[in-house]
Amino acid sequence: MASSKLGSAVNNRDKKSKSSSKTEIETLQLGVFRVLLEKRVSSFFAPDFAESVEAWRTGLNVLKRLVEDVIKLAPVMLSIMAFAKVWDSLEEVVLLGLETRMLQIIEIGLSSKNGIEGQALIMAVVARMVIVMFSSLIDHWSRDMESRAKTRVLHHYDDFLLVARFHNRTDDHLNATIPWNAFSALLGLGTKLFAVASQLGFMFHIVRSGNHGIIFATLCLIKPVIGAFSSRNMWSMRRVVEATNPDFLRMKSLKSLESKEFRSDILSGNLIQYIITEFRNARRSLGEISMESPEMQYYTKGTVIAGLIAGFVGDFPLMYYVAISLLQPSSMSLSTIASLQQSAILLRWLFWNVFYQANELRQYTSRTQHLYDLEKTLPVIKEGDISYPPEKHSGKGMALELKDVSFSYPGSKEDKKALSDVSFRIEPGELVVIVGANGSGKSTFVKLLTRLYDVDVGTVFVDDEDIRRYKIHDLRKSIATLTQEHLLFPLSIEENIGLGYPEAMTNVDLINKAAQMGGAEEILDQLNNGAKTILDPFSIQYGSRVEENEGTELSAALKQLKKKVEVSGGERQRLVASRTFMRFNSEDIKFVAVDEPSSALDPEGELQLFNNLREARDGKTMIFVTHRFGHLTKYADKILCMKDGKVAEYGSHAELLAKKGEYHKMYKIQAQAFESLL
Ligand SMILES: Nc1ncnc2c1ncn2[C@@H]1O[C@H](COP(=O)(O)OP(=O)(O)OP(=O)(O)O)[C@@H](O)[C@H]1O
Repeated sequence: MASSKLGSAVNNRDKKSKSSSKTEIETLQLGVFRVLLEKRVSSFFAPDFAESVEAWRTGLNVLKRLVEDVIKLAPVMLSIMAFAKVWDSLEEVVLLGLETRMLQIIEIGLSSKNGIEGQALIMAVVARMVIVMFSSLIDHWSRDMESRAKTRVLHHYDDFLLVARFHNRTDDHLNATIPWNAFSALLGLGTKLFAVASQLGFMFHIVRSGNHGIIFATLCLIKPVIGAFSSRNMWSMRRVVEATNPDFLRMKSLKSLESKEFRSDILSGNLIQYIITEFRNARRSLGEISMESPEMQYYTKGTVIAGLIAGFVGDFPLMYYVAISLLQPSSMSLSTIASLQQSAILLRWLFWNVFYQANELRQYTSRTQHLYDLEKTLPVIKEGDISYPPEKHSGKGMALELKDVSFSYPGSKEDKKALSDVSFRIEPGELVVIVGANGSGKSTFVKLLTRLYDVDVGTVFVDDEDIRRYKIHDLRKSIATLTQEHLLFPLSIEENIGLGYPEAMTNVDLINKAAQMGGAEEILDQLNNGAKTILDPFSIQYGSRVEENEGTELSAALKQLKKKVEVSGGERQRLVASRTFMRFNSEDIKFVAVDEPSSALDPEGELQLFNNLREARDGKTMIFVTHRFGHLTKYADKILCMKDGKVAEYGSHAELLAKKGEYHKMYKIQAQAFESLL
């Protein structure tokens, strides 16, 4: 496969363009990714300052809410966890103090006539051992607490996201671990700052004379500060990322073919070799271009000079106490130098950790803010304020009308209209069959009438009121749909049917009746667990180093685990239809929208389904989208014939046949197929 090597050089600045007086958009090619990065141009003027104060204020408010939420969930466990972390920071200083004490005892002992003070040394060793043991106990205990607290927090935010996602639009990759990570980073930062303070306290304690302590601490700080400011970080920057490398994209597409849904096509088409060869060709063309996340690439590619400077200044503390030892030998003992050496290493590590945790905290706080913002996101479909049905509504059916309606799907080209200037009316209780070629707009009708989308132009009326004025929940309660897009949920069959009318979920008789109407009775009889069977449940099952056919006890257990209950396409449609029949039990239903529910049914099953739907209709308005003429068209009050997003013809079966237009043409094609066989 031909390859165009986009971005063979990592971190290759293409161009810079000013988008406004305050921001600059930089285009970077980082490995296989193209990144548009918004960089703030630093300014001392007030607006920028005000913005950053505002950002801090928002961040602090997010953290305040996070801490309140999290602490409410597990106050005791989190207090224990916090105590353990504080102790963990303190432990290093205490141990260092004891080690310094031991060194001092040995140093004094070696230079005195009385020798080493054995008892004091043993006491220090014992104290050290007690502290180490105490720490491992606390560590063990707090790990358990942390895991339990984390589980509670994850459950809480999983719940939050579930609610938010069903009600609002979001394309952000948010998950429940983000707030937990933000909380951990906050706790981590707090304890690391505490550790820095105690480490500095220790240093001042051992270097009591002059300003050595302050100078020494400052020297320890230089390296991590340079490291923090020279490392480049785009996590907190506004950015647009796109994978642009064609070889990388082809590799990803080919790799996606390994998933379950393509498996039978690939095996039956004998395509394995082709896919593997193409994958290897793409990989070869991609060569050494990095596939690592652009954020990581940006972060890890620091400049050589910054690395050299950081290496050099890292030795400043060492140089300092060597100089002091030479210039003022009396001001430092050997044990002080050894402790300072160790303290310098610890302090540098702690400072580095503080910067790292602060960075983590900033990223996770901003993502937690996005998560909380989901509460404020407006629903895709705007809520109305009128209840449905209105009090004066007496009939069982809904009046539906489209007036001058045009509609394009979001994201499709502006001139590609799914419906274009459509007007027609359905009276309450009518059965309307919609026919037309593929892509003529039949299903789009159903979607507009059930308010899955809103029109761009014109109005949809329900009982002579704009559909957008009704409360969505009320409206949907009054509509039953059956389409071929409906799926089985990974729940029990009983629930799959019962969810048509959740209020009667426990009514076994109604569920059985619905199964019978949907033609699913026999399916239930064949299953070992009957209606309790769960089809394709969520599962985590795997064997490690166990082959399914090796004939051992483990392989038999694995085989048993992997046995799944499966249903055919037609059986799935019968179960889904049963859910709709269950829904008919609700008194509220006034409109039934059926869109090609029988593509996988055998002719007998299809006829039975049509008859049952007509029977269950009982005065409700029904629209029925179908490609098949005959079963229903002869019962239809009206037939709507669609062509290229427009209403081509509208009338009864007899009227449209007499017109000898589009409907007549489609009807003849199907009728001739049967006539030629006779
Ligand atoms: N989700 C979508 N996003 C973008 N375009 C869509 C979407 N769904 C349908 N379309 C387009 O809208 C037009 C009408 O589609 P619609 O599904 O209403 O046709 P249909 O008559 O029901 O077709 P079929 O008989 O194949 O089911 C088509 O051109 C289709 O490609």
